[in-house]
Amino acid sequence: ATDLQWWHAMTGANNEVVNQLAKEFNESQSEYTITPVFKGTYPETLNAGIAAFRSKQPPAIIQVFDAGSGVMMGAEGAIMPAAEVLQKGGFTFDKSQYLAGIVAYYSKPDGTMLSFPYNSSSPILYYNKDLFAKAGLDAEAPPKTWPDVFEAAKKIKASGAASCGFTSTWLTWIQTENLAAWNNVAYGTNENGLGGSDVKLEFNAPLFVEHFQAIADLAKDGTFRYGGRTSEAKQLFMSGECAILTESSGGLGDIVKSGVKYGIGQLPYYEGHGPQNTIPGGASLWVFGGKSDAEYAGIAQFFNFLSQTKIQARLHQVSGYMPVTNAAYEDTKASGFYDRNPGRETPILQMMGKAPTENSKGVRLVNLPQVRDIMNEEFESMLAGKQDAKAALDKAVERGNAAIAEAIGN
Ligand SMILES: O=P(O)(O)OC[C@H](O)CO
Repeated sequence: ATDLQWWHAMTGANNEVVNQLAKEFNESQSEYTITPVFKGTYPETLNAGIAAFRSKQPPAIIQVFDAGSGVMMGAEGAIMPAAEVLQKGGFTFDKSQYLAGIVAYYSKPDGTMLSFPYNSSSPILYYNKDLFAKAGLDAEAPPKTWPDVFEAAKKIKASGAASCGFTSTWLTWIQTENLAAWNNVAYGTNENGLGGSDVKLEFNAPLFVEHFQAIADLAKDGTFRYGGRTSEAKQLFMSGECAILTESSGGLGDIVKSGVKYGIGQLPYYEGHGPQNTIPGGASLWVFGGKSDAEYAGIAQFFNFLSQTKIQARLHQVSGYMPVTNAAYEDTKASGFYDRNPGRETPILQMMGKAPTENSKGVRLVNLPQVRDIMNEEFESMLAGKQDAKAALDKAVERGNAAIAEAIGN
């Protein structure tokens, strides 16, 4: 059989899903073998893919996070568009079958689908019902706005219910990129990069400063606890140390397994600004160029396997990632899943509830992973008490703008 390596960044429950899907595909036919290979965090996986491409040893399929989409799109010639891969395998890619917001995010302006949507997510709020009850908060009413979250976090800490009220994974993706979209404020010029690569960052506007100063203030006595740059903070919620977590809907599988009595709320917003719509996160599957026809035929078959309604519906229901096809969404609805599992439709409703504005279509930069690193450095220095939110955001914007100008050759 032709061996097809699938490099990915999935851990825990999501890693089990990857292995299970590869196993089922391999058992369903005998011409191709999909071999999943874990390559570390999302940024590490992308770097491994770039290095492998440079040394002419790229895998067949690589999972690239949202932030890496602009990097991959810029690598003309290095990749084979997903729509073309499917065609090579004798399948037609029918855009209308996929959730609109997701297809748009992974397509070129002319509509060519570049990568195959595998795990799309939306950030949501998880809260620990037992700790809410202990703190005298209503365990059936998750906080709705950011000021509500900060108040609840203070009560949790002050009551001794938990040592930490609130934590968040991805300060970049959730607290900046999605904060902008969900509250309908600009992250940068040029539709946050969807209208063109020449972007001036604008995430040092007053709403961002207010938001990050509130977080920095709560961090002083540990009411907010920082976990790390990617998904690390999920652990602080699963261990019961922190009572509120904002995290990807795709974090659900591990949270279910942790046994914490959790509830789900929508992503908090600021009164007078949001809620608008969230932007898809997670990752998609990219195919490298220069492979043989047999390899492309196998990848096409695997993508076709993944598109089946029953697979998509299961992936969504087990992992918390969004169903990427309309049929999987409709089937899940019709099965009564959302009535039995409150909160599980939240990520989809957040993304699809309103038509996007120029502030909320997404964020696309040719070097978004690098800009996120810069932001993380400034946030970490802020959380360590070395600078206030205004200084952190001003510096991140200035350094980020310089990095973008260099990357696009200005
Ligand atoms: O945890 P995920 O897979 O939903 O990804 C979150 C972010 O979109 C990564 O940039």
